[in-house]
Amino acid sequence: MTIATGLWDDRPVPLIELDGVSHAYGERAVLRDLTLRLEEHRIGVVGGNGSGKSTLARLLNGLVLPTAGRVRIDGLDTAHEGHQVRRRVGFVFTDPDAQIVMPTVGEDVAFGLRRLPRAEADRRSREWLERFGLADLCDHPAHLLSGGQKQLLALASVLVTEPDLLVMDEPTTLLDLANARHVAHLVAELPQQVVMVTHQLHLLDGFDRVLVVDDGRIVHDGPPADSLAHYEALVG
Ligand SMILES: Nc1ncnc2c1ncn2[C@@H]1O[C@H](COP(=O)(O)OP(=O)(O)OP(=O)(O)O)[C@@H](O)[C@H]1O
Repeated sequence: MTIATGLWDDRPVPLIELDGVSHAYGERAVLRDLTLRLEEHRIGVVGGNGSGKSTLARLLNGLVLPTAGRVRIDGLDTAHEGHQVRRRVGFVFTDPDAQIVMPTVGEDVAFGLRRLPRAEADRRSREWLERFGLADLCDHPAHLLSGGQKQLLALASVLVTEPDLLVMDEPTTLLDLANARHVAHLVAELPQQVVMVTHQLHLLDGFDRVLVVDDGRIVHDGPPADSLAHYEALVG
């Protein structure tokens, strides 16, 4: 099912459903019986180190599969329809080295567009490199970029594929203040649904809904001010 909100260029927002979801790494239970329905445009996830946020994020594109329960994106089950899910869900890792796959900056951005006609792929790649201030580095070896530039490249390489849902796991940790602001601004303007895990709470200003995770459970779920107050009380 797809919810059309009438906002944000009328772009439909995928419905994310978690139904009795638990996850364990071996014997270690990390997420415990989560049932959630997420249909807002901007969803934040906060919580202490090791509380299960990254695992929750990775469930959304099938990178991690639940050990119990089901995760569905617009009705697509991540366990059985992972390929289709990943075509709709872009994922930005904390560590950009985990997702930079091509030798040069330009080739990396174009990688996700390799099935498009060349001219169209070139046009879209150029557009996103420019938005991220990377156009002058198009022929530069990707592995020689600074940490922050790599983080921008990783973001551009995902956004160029125009996913319906963008899941971001601490996407600004390596960025300086100017670039962190630039990314926050870009994210605010995106028509897509965004789920962002972050410790940088100001990035969640203007979000619709923020989940607070503690020890594998959602202990609070509400608008940013409410949830952040709850989180602060929790860490006390
Ligand atoms: N691949 C893995 N194998 C085994 N244990 C893991 C694995 N990934 C995460 N864990 C464990 O699962 C727990 C939750 O990890 P997760 O990365 O989801 O937490 P987090 O809330 O994102 O933490 P942080 O804020 O520190 O990034 C941690 O105790 C972690 O050590």
